[in-house]
Amino acid sequence: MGEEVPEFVVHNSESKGYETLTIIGDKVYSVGGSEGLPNMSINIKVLDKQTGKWLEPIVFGAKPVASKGHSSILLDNERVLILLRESSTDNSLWFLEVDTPFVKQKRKQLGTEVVAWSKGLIGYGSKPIVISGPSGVGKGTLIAKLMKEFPSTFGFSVSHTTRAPRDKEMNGVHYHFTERSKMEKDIQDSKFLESALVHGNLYGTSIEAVEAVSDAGKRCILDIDVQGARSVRASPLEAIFIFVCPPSFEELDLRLRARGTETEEQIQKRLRNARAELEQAKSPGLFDHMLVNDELESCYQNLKKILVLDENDKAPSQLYMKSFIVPFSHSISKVDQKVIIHCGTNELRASPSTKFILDVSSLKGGAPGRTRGLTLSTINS
Ligand SMILES: Nc1nc2c(ncn2[C@@H]2O[C@H](COP(=O)(O)OP(=O)(O)O)[C@@H](O)[C@H]2O)c(=O)[nH]1
Ligand SMILES: Nc1ncnc2c1ncn2[C@@H]1O[C@H](COP(=O)(O)OP(=O)(O)O)[C@@H](O)[C@H]1O
Repeated sequence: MGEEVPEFVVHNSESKGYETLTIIGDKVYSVGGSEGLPNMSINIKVLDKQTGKWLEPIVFGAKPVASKGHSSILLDNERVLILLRESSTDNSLWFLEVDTPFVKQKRKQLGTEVVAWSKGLIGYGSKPIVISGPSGVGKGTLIAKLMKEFPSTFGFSVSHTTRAPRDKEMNGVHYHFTERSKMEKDIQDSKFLESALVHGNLYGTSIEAVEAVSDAGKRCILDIDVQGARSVRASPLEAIFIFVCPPSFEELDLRLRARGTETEEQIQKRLRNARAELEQAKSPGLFDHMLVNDELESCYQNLKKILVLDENDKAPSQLYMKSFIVPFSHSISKVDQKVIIHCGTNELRASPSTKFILDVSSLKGGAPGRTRGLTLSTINS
């Protein structure tokens, strides 16, 4: 048999706010917002029952925009499902992670109370793609082709770097060009999914960069080095890892020179590093696919085969259409791995009531990034 999980909704009349409280072990998680204030974010507080003290946790992940209230239900001691009332379809289902592996890792790193938001996605979506390979092998060229052919499917994770911009590179499009001290501080503050020193400069993928792509309903492409790929492998972001190899070192040398974006010294450094990168890429279990970029068009076709892309991927994403709006009046309960959303419990009493069943048995991903794998069905009674 399933279990009913305790849940409380508390209205705070003074501030026109609302708050739900969820008890997990020795802690009480308060999720609160205020009505009518646009773009108000939702606040989290944690009560330590043993000390009786309220703590303000460090909150990771893109936060939901407060709507007309919410309800919440504890799923599995790791996360709380938050349903935002009458919010837009892509803003209605959220997970507040309180003890997932990501939260545990951050809590240990920072030595303080940590929670993380992750937006819920109906269906599986598609895994992010990590593309690595030596400088000049053609990663950027392949990614540009993919984004041009499938503009509504793919989104690029814009990394931060301390290297200087090249002639045609635009800040915020190709990279976020940044000061070293600022980037080091942000890494310290755990704003990065991964970061690495590459060819003498600092590069990194911010959690925000990855979330911006998934929030646009697109499949994220990360162009990162082998160290970065290793860190992402160890993170909760489930991705497909592809390493692009040159047909030969001579050809790599030619391409780097032909690109004409580096000084001789930088070219030499990149070629030296290429040998080490090719060696590291052989680490068992790191890359799922090795692609040789000899003739560009045939390499591109092979990349598309790996990603199982066809004509349907050219159509706009259907992800959001499958989501739904949580009505203002509803109540929720949980039986086994199914969350039942009973709608029309107040003013719609006269009309037939609808129940939505949200199956949470096969969740994937999570902070940093979306939680995929929710399935939704409807019962009219
Ligand atoms: N770890 C990590 N590597 C990155 C990131 N962004 C770019 N890189 C890698 O840094 C290296 C240098 O990139 P870049 O300066 O653009 O030169 P290019 O590879 O010659 O085009 C490449 O191997 C990129 O894949 C990042 O966010 N994290
Ligand atoms: N298959 C290929 N054959 C010949 N030149 C290529 C091929 N792929 C890419 N290039 C060229 O090689 C240079 C380096 O490619 P780029 O995409 O910038 O590499 P990366 O992003 O891996 O550093 C560019 O001038 C690009 O036009």
